[in-house]
Amino acid sequence: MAATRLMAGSVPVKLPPVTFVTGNAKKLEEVKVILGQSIPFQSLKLDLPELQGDPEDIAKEKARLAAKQVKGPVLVEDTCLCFNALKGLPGPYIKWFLQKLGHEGLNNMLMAYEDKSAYAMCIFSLAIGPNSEPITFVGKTPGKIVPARGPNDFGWDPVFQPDGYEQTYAEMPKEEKNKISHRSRALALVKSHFSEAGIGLETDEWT
Ligand SMILES: O=c1nc[nH]c2c1ncn2[C@H]1C[C@H](O)[C@@H](COP(=O)(O)OP(=O)(O)OP(=O)(O)O)O1
Ligand SMILES: [Mg+2]
Repeated sequence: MAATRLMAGSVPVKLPPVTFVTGNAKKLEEVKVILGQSIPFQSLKLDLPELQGDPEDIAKEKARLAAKQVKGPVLVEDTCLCFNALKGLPGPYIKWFLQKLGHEGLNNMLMAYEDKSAYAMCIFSLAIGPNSEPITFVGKTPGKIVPARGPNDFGWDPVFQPDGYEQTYAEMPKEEKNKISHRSRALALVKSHFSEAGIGLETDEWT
């Protein structure tokens, strides 16, 4: 199996590849493109249960559950869409709001408010094994909620227009979304973590 070489202090440490666990094929597509060859990883399609609560705790708990199943280093992510007028809601519950209300319903939720601003947030959580404390990497992109425009390929992309752009995420070429997205911003932090010589990685977790 291919292994990543990271440095813990001055001792090189061999890591098994990280498993990115998600039930969402579109997320996986983006993560593959954004990470490229920077971090060797494999993926596992699994719909993990999600606790309620603070987005960071949800991501960490997802990582703990994934690490238990995989029995090795895992990366998971939880995505939030936060409406400022609603003090950050739907946040981590956006999946269910989108499923029940659709794009129009998401717009209607903000009808009573002048403030249509929102932010997309991705929280990646890395657990190096079932018994280690997961760490998190947060990426945010500010924007606003607009009536749906563009192809309906991925979640709420058609109703999110990032600040400084005339296009919604859905209307943008993929490369453009990946340059500025909540996901690529969080992954930039994941990449630096890996390149910073394996800081925080405890090797006896999986050996
Ligand atoms: O860049 C994105 N652009 C548009 N929509 C997005 C994006 N990223 C996630 N989404 C959707 C998927 C799901 O409806 C909700 C997040 O919920 P979330 O639990 O994180 O995703 P999920 O359950 O589909 O996959 P997972 O198995 O990784 O938990 O927002
Ligand atoms: Mg989920």
